[in-house]
Parts: sequence; C-alpha cells; structure tokens
Amino acid sequence: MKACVTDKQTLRKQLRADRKRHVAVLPAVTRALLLRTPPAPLAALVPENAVIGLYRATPHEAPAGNYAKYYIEHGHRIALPRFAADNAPMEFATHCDPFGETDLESGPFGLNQPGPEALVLVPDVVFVPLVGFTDSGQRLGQGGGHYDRWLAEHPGTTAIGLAWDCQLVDTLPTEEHDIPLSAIVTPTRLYGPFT
Ligand SMILES: Nc1nc2c(c(=O)[nH]1)N(C=O)[C@@H](CNc1ccc(C(=O)N[C@@H](CCC(=O)O)C(=O)O)cc1)CN2
Ligand SMILES: Nc1ncnc2c1ncn2[C@@H]1O[C@H](COP(=O)(O)OP(=O)(O)OP(=O)(O)O)[C@@H](O)[C@H]1O
Repeated sequence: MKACVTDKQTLRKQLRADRKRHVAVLPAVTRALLLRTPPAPLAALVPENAVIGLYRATPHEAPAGNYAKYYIEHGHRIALPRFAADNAPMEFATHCDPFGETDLESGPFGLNQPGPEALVLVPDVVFVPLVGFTDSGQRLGQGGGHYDRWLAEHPGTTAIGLAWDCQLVDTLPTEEHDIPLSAIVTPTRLYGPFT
C-alpha cells in the first residue's frame, strides 16, 4: 500500500498518520528506553572529538535526546538546528546542556533551538529526522527542504536517519536534490552503513 503512493504530499500525510498511531500505543516508559545508545557499527562513521548534529524531537518523531547525552558523555560536541527567522536557512549551533536544556529557547516551527549567542558548528555527523525512508537510504522529510539544502552545502557531513520502524517504505518518489542517508537507525534495526 505505502509503496503505491507516488505523490510526496500524500505519502507524508499517510506516514505521519502511521507514525502517530505507532507512538500512541507505546507507553512513555518504553519510549524512553528506545534509541538509548547508537548501535556499535555507527562508531566507524564517527571521528574522535566529533561534532554531532541532532534534533529536538516533536512528540511523534523518533526521540534523539538519549543520543545527545550519550555523545556528550563520550567527548563529542552536540549541535542542534537553528533558524534566525521562519524563512532563514537552517544552521547548526552548539548545544551545551543536553541534560537540562537550559541553553535552548523557542524558535520557528514550534521547535526549541540554541539561543543567538550559541556558536555555529558544522557537524561531522548529523542525525536526521524523517517522515519516511527506504532500506537503501532514501529519505522523505517534512517538505521544507531544510536538510537537503544544508547537506548539499556540506558534502563532508555524514547523514544518518533516526526513525520508527513503521516509517519504512518500499520505494520513495525521489528528486534530484534528495540526498541519500549513509545509514538509518530504528529501535529494532540498523540499515547500512551503505558505503
Ligand atoms: N524535530 C525536528 N526538528 C527539525 C526538523 C524536523 O523535521 N524535526 N526539520 C526538518 O526539516 C527542521 C525544521 N523544519 C521543519 C519544516 C517543516 C515542518 C512542518 O511542516 N511541520 C508540520 C508538522 C508535521 C507533523 O505533524 O509531524 C507542521 O508544522 O504542520 C517542521 C519543521 C529542523 N529541525
Ligand atoms: N539543494 C537544494 N537547493 C535548492 N532547493 C532545494 C534543495 N533541496 C531541496 N530543495 C527544495 O526544497 C523543497 C522541499 O524539498 P523536499 O520535498 O525534497 O523536502 P524534504 O526532503 O521532505 O524536506 P527536508 O529536507 O527539510 O526534511 C523543494 O521545493 C525543493 O526544490
């Protein structure tokens, strides 16, 4: 069924509804225990003292907060997306306090982000939220093109998807600007690394 839909907007709607149903049946305690630490094969993609790009998940997205705590405890720096305004390009800025989140403030798209004083960083590895993915690393995002544009400008950064298992689809309608992921992590599986 999912594979039959070729229009991105229809597919987004369907996958967001699937994701919502999936999360609704997960008890909060179970959810907190999922995606606790990155799977061991990802270590090969993460240089020492790296800058790790993460995101602040909305209630239905795969949670990324445990990875922020994990990577900071392992000597890496954390960066989160930041927008100077609704129509400004996405950048990444340092996030020093993943435990207390005292360095975040509300920003565009209803998302908390680092304040204006936080330094801009270019992540070596970026964990990317998504609406849908394929087992070969194709990704469907929210439709803003923020990650595709940022990744096109930063070809040295490795992009890894974080997702619920129900976000897997057989195929996605891809366009030339869509940048494939190097791996995808779900609570039950690791897809890739592909290269
Ligand atoms: N947690 C999180 N942070 C992120 C993203 C994301 O997808 N998730 N982004 C990814 O680019 C960037 C922000 N861009 C965004 C672009 C569009 C929408 C958007 O259309 N949101 C829908 C709600 C979708 C839903 O129900 O899940 C909306 O506001 O109607 C959100 C963020 C950077 N930070
Ligand atoms: N590298 C790029 N340069 C210019 N425009 C781009 C680029 N990448 C994407 N876009 C534009 O962004 C818009 C949304 O693209 P698309 O539907 O692929 O978003 P998405 O991958 O779902 O979103 P995101 O990357 O934010 O998660 C499209 O209009 C597309 O033309």
